[in-house]
Amino acid sequence: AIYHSFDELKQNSFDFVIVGGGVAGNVLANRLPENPFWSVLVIEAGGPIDNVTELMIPAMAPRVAPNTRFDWNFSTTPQTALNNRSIPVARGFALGGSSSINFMVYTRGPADDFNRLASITGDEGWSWKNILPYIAKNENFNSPANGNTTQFDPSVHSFTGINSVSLAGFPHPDIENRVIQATQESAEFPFRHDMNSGNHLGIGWTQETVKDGKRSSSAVSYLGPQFIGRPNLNVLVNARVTRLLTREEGSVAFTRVELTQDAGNSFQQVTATKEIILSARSLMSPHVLLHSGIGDSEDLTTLGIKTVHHLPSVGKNLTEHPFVPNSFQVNSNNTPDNAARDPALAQQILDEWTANKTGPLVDAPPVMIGWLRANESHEIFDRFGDPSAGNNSAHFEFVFGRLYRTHTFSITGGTLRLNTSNPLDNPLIDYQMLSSEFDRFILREAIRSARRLLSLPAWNGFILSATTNATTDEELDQYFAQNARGIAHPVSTAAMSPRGASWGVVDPDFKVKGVGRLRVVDASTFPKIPTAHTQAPTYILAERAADLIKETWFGDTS
Ligand SMILES: Cc1cc2nc3c(=O)[nH]c(=O)nc-3n(C[C@H](O)[C@H](O)[C@H](O)COP(=O)(O)OP(=O)(O)OC[C@H]3O[C@@H](n4cnc5c(N)ncnc54)[C@H](O)[C@@H]3O)c2cc1C
Repeated sequence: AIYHSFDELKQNSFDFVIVGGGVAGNVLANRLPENPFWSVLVIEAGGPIDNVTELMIPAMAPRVAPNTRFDWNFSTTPQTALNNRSIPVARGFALGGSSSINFMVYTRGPADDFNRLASITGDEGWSWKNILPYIAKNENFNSPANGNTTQFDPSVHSFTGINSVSLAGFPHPDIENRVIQATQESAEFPFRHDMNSGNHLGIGWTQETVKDGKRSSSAVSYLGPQFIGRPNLNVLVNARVTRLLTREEGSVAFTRVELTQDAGNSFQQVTATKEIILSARSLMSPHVLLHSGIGDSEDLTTLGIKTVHHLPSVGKNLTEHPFVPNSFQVNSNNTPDNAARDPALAQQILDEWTANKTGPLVDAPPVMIGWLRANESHEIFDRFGDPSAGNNSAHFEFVFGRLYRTHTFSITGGTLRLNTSNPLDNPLIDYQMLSSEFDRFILREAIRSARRLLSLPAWNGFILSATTNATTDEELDQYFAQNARGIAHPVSTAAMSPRGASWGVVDPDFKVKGVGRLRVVDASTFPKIPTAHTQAPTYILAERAADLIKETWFGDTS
């Protein structure tokens, strides 16, 4: 059941306490109570999502973050390579976490990503071949609002998992037909029938976490009506975890979770008899670890926080995909922007969605997506090597939608640090965005590649003007400095590394190194940023985590 107040809970001790009811947290909230002997508590800082229409309408995604009541409303420290701008850092503040506010794009990433994860961690269980069953447990492919069933390869999809995935239910032929024609006009831009097959290079149709015209967040799917009533599943909302506490002074076994529901006026505690699992995401999981005394002892001492376990990698290696808008005025009255200009039309399509769950509001903004590689003969590859996950992994992505956007993977490592010793204060988030020469090079390549694409005959008469005519390296870098931001995929602040490694925060089974009864399971544990929008990789990761946790406690019914 969902509880709004700590006092409503019938017990204050549970087998598992999960911090954060987002993507990863809700997968565990679903899978662990499959064992009827285990009691599970999820503690979520945000509120429930019932009856919040704007969270359910896919096309409203751009309006629900950043800087709304569904967002944590963080921003970065001034970014040197972005003319010292602080950029917004959107994070879901609601049950479902960021899956309640994200753009719903469903991309697993290339097989290379998972094979690299296996090789970095030394755990073959992470290879593409071995994670396929977890993809199947997560995905439930279904027909979109308009019955479209041809634009995907059924042989690489699952129809039996929990979270719904669908094709676009309201096509935009003006854009789609031109994109497809362009893929036939130049070998530089191959067509990709299904980018979730393990090989994603090329341009193809978007798949999205939508069901029957509505957002399918982890709160809708993994906490759906058939699951939330389980007697051993408890979800406490509007409750913020501040610290984790050890069993007793001097111990490194974490068994108690401290939380507040009134912004720190009072604090409560719950006990986990088996494990605490942090699923608060790349910014808040390290934040909670640091406030609990797990982190770099020098930094903690400076802030007056007592070190329980010295683990220097906590909060380091923060990596985000840089993103620049690259939009064009087009010669068409048939774009997703029309309703923004015409209030009567906006009302008409809202009425259609309300009545039938059809029409332009059934889709998230991206219409088609391209995954492409930069020209590897450039001398920069001699200096930096190729940091991509493999030859079948993209260096940059195009998103064709209401805007035409570009984002790239990043090799820059930033940091998440504490600002003060007060767990309710915001952390210091430093992406170091575009501070690497290689990242700037890739973004320039992406813009130039986009221009080559749009100069193909497919677009004749369609493009009227571009938002930027920046051409030289210097002009483009200045355009990025003024316009780049993150695409809300921060990862790697509690990175997974081989057992016994001198770096990293968790072992390949998510156990926090050097402490007991504590795991981190969320996007913070990817040691490298996935070549994908990060929700599907996080769902997959959490599905495997559930099995690993079950293995640890197999047969334990105490
Ligand atoms: C605006 C936006 C757009 C995005 N678009 C896409 C997209 O189109 N496709 C895609 O694949 N990915 C997208 N993403 C990224 C994707 O949603 C995330 O990768 C994914 O949600 C990460 O899952 P997670 O479990 O690590 O964290 P989350 O899903 O963010 O869950 C973390 C949860 O922990 C809670 N929490 C945090 N701290 C505490 C605390 N101290 N106490 C209690 N609860 C706490 C949070 O409120 C949140 O509910 C987007 C993200 C955003 C923000």
